[in-house]
Order: sequence, then structure tokens, then C-alpha cells
Amino acid sequence: MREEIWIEKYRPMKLDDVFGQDETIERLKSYVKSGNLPHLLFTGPPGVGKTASAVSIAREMFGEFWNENFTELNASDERGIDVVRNKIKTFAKTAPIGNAAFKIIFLDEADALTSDAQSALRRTMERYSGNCRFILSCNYSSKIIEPIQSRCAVYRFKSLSDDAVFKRLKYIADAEGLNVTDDGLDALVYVARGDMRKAVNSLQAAAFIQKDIDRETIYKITATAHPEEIQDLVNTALSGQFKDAREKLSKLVFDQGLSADDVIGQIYRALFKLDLSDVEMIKMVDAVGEIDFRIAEGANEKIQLEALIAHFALLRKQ
Ligand SMILES: Nc1ncnc2c1ncn2[C@@H]1O[C@H](COP(=O)(O)OP(=O)(O)OP(=O)(O)O)[C@@H](O)[C@H]1O
Repeated sequence: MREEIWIEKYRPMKLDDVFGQDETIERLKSYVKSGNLPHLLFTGPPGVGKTASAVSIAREMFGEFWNENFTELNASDERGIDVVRNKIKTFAKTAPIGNAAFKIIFLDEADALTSDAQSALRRTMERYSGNCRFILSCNYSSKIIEPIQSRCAVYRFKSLSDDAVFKRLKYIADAEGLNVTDDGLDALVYVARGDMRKAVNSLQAAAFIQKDIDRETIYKITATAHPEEIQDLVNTALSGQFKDAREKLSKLVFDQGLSADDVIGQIYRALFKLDLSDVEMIKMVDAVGEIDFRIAEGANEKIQLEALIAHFALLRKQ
């Protein structure tokens, strides 16, 4: 039998199952209780429970008819906003099933739409608000045009705490009969950076290989550098030994094929474990921000990572 994907198997079924977003969940529960819902805008990083919460609202509000009264669309549908609007139109055309007063349209990745497409979406929202409520989801609310934001109640989902990710992983590991050491769970938490989807997927990838899982398995399987190695790299650079640091970087990142994005994230986190003056910390964070931006804009990853190390190496020489 093909094994089920755990992020589906362990998808929250009700709002109470959504971990680590207590304040938001409490407020969403009050809508369910009242039986009414404004348009909502969920914003926050990936894998923290935005979709899971939208589905849970529908399940709790509509009971056995939730599936008929709920649809999930992706705003970044490559065929464009017209396809999305047509799907909305088709869904909105029929009356809600059961006792429901309205249907719910969940629109993921709303920030992928251009401003023009968002204006079109806004008109669509107005047109169908009689029998539909919209829940828009996005990573960055700043990319959503003001007229849409002002029509929605905005909920900011947080990156999940280490504690919330640890507990959820422990629960899944026990349910799956896995033997995961605490340092293995800590490694998963480190790798996930508050993204539950990534945490659960990494656990499943490790479990696919072996039932006894420790930190080594996790770092290997997720192609992540050990935090101590990153720490050592940064320390070497800070001590001014650029050539040594460059060699370490090369072994760590390029030989193992790690993604520059992940490495930058790891370096960023390593900074806060160092004994730095305020000014040094500011300069280093500023440099990380700059390099992160350049990589996101498509600059050569190898050169940019080396430039970052060079920056660190110069810091105490100035
Ligand atoms: N807060 C959470 N509590 C429990 N499980 C979670 C939580 N967040 C995410 N998960 C797990 O990760 C999976 C993906 O989460 P979800 O689809 O809700 O993320 P999202 O915030 O909508 O992300 P995206 O912005 O990428 O769409 C869920 O099916 C569930 O297994």
C-alpha cells in the first residue's frame, strides 16, 4: 500500500487542532460560534496553518456539508485571474447546501496577483458577497491592495514556536511508532524554522529510511549543515582568516550541495549566539540582509556567500 503523506494524514480537522496560533484561533472560533463570517485575510509565512484553519472553519461551520460549501482556489493559477474568476462564478452560482447561510471561497497565494488582477478580484468579491465569504491567504500582506485589505478582517499567522513544532513532531513520531531522539527532534525544529509543513515532511523523509532517528539522520536527509559547523565558519571569518573560512564554506556548502538560501538563514541564526558588540551585530545583520537580497534577486550564490564571509573577515580589521 502506498504510504499517505503525513502533512495530509496529520492535517488539523478542527480549529483546536491548529497548534501554536492560540490568539488567532480563539478569535476564529468566535466566528464559528456566531455562525457568521466577514471576509478574512490570512497572512504569514508558509506552513503555519493558514489553509488548515480555513478548512477547519468550513468543517466546523458546515458540518457534513462542508465539502459542498467550501472551495479552495490558487490565485497564482498560471492561466490567469479570468480562470480564477470563472471558477468563483461557477461555485457562487449555486445556493449553499444544508442550513448554511453562505459558502466559503479560500483563495491561496493572493499576493501572487498583480494590482490589476487584485482590483478585478475585489469587484468579484463584492459581486458575490451575498452568498459567499472569501478567505484570502498570502505570505505578505503588504502585497495586497488597500481596498481588499480594508474589506477583510486581517489575521497574522506567526512562524511557529520551537516548542509548538517539537510537541507536534513528538506526537506524530509516537503515533507512527518511531524512535526519535530528543536531539533528533531538536534538529528537526532547527531545520524547520517555524514551518510545520517542512518539519513534518522532514520527519517523514527520515522515517522512510530508518525507524531510529537522531540528529545525524536529520541533517543528512535535509541537506542541512550542522549548526556547530556554521558557527565555526562564522568564527573563522570573524577572526580575519578569510582563506580558511572560504575553504570551510566551500566544503560545507558547495561540496554538499546545500542551498545558499538555507545557509544564509543558518548564518543569520548563528550570529545571535556570538559574543558581539552592538555595533558588530548591526553591521553583520546588515551584511546578511544585503546578501540575502542580492541572492533573491538572482546574483551568483557562490560569489555572494564568499562576499559575506569577506565582509565578516574585514569587520574587526577596520
Ligand atoms: N499550526 C499548525 N498546527 C498543526 N499542523 C500544522 C500547522 N501548520 C501547518 N501544519 C501542518 O502542515 C500542513 C500544511 O499547513 P497549511 O497548508 O495550513 O500551511 P499554510 O500556512 O496554508 O502554508 P502556505 O502559505 O504555504 O499555503 C498541514 O496539513 C499540517 O499537517
